[in-house]
Amino acid sequence: MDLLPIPIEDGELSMLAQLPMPIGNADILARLLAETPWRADTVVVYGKRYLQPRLTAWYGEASYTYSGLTLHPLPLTPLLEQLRAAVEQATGRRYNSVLLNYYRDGADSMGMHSDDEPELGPQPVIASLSYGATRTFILRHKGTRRTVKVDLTDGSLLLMAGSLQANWQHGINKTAKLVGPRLNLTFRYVS
Ligand SMILES: O=C(O)CCC(=O)C(=O)O
Ligand SMILES: [Fe+2]
Repeated sequence: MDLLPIPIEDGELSMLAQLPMPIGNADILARLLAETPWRADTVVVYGKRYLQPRLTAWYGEASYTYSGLTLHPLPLTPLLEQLRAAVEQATGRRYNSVLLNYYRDGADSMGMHSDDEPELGPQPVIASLSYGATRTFILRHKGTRRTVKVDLTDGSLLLMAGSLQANWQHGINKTAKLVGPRLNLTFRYVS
């Protein structure tokens, strides 16, 4: 049940195939989908407003600003507290916030970005937990443009650390394949 390192230059990446939890993956997915007050947010990119191609929710203690959007946090629910404890146990790190992303189908996506906001610190530690449909996580090196792909399967935990955010971007492309709903939770420490 140890995190397995994924060899990558200029950053740290590791993965656990299944986060240990006393509740099954399908139940966790169903509860999170039902309990979360999902938002369809607009973001401002180069002065233009766009509807995000996914639904989101932000939980934790601190508000968070990205792409011209300030997210005011909701208090963690008992299930999110349970997931946070399991993720802290598996990774040996602490988190005070979690961003939920709901990809309704293959048309939902996340553009290439780095999670490098100053409030995440110089070497952000981000633990990314996935439930539901498998989607491909793409990393692209900012210098060489080399890409690395990681399939994020149901119940998996991916840990990004060290200089990964400084040197790589990551995202989730749309897919023409028929895929069901996917939920991703990124646990962060915001100060
Ligand atoms: O859905 C994913 O796996 C990626 C989420 C992500 O990159 C983020 O929330 O910053
Ligand atoms: Fe990210």
